Amino acid sequence: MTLTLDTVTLTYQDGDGRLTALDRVALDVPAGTMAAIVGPSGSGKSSLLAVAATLVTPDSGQVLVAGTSTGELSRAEKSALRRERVGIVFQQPNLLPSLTSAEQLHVMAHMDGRKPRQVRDRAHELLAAVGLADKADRRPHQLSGGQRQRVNIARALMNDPDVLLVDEPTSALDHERGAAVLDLIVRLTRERGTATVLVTHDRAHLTEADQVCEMTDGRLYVPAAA
Ligand SMILES: Nc1ncnc2c1ncn2[C@@H]1O[C@H](COP(=O)(O)OP(=O)(O)OP(=O)(O)O)[C@@H](O)[C@H]1O
Repeated sequence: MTLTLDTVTLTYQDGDGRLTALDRVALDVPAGTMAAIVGPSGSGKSSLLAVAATLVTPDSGQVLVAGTSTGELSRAEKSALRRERVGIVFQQPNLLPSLTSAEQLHVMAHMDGRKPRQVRDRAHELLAAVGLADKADRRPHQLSGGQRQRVNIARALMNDPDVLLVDEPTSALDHERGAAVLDLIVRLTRERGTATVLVTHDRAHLTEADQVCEMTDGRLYVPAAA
């Protein structure tokens, strides 16, 4: 199992009391598979991603990323684990306006001290994998919304993560482009062997997910294995 959440509970302060955002959540996502998390606004989906990304520490329970139990790690160790093992795709691409598609990817890896040639080759390979080989020199305003989201996905894969966390990737896209982006995420999951968690409001296009889990009031309902 490449991503495991074991009985994870997360609460936030809420006035004088506490609000339970995640209530004993359990989830196993094997390498090369995708779990889709669906549920209404406020049900805890973003909290689940934040905990899986080790950005937020749960009150109790365990998060294992690529076999590493994250509970005992220091801040610096968690941040290294995130950089090396976790790719995150946020709802809005957040691309830097002045950089080309290729440069958006380069920035990720230069911080990691890799050789420029390796970085360029990797960026080129990933842009080709997301269907943008011919758009490497374009800046965000020269790309469509769907193309920007593809750059965002390629960027999240730059460090060859074991775990890919994707938050509402289609919310700014029309039906057809949204379906194409989801197909792409599924294909990359299979090809690159990531354990992928996809959060969405929208049940459309989920036929390819290996598990479709329902989130309600902080509880996650995982279908029994087939
Ligand atoms: N930092 C925070 N402090 C206090 N309460 C929070 C915080 N973040 C989220 N919450 C609350 O926790 C609950 C779960 O929120 P979360 O954002 O995880 O849900 P969600 O399913 O992702 O919603 P959406 O689809 O609207 O993004 C909600 O009641 C929310 O108001």
